[in-house]
Amino acid sequence: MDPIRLFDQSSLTIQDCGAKGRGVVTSVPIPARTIIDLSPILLFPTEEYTNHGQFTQLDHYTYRWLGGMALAFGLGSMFNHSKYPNVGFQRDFENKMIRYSTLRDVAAGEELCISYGSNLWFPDMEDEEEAAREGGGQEDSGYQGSGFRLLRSEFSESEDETGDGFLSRLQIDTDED
Ligand SMILES: C[S@@+](CC[C@H](N)C(=O)[O-])C[C@H]1O[C@@H](n2cnc3c(N)ncnc32)[C@H](O)[C@@H]1O
Repeated sequence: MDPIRLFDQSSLTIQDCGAKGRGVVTSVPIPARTIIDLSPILLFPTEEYTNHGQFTQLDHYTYRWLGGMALAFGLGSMFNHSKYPNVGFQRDFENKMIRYSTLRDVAAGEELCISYGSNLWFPDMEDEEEAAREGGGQEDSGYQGSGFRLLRSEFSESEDETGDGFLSRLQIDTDED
């Protein structure tokens, strides 16, 4: 593996984001399509994840990966979910890394969020905030507690940027599901 240069993240902070827990917030504006993090991953083979990992805290932090589930070290585990994400990610299976980059211009003070996909295992605070803004109050979200979460962070073009041939590998993996 060739050496991979990392990034200066001195403008990014980990902050308390209320009910979402900790999150990543930028203290400076970031232009669209800027790489903000490269997170190395630790792969849990499918069997190990199915028999053990899914019953632990890890289940809140893992990404689907070729051959199992991956824990992202560094900021990759700190991005909260938004259905309007300002950060996209690409899995680099060869180098066991995830690359995160901005999907649009981001203003100073904004939280950096990715999309976990549509099968969330927690009540989305964004929905609750939207409901509160509309004055409707919060209704029962129908949250059923924990469940098997292999569907989270699904491979999809909408989550991942295009441009370097990476998607072809994602499609191969999707076909295996
Ligand atoms: C990968 S962790 C993100 C970092 C986490 N906030 C922390 O403090 O460690 C995923 C967890 O963050 C929380 N979370 C992320 N996005 C959220 C959202 N939009 N609404 C509510 N909780 C969220 C959920 O508890 C979820 O299981």
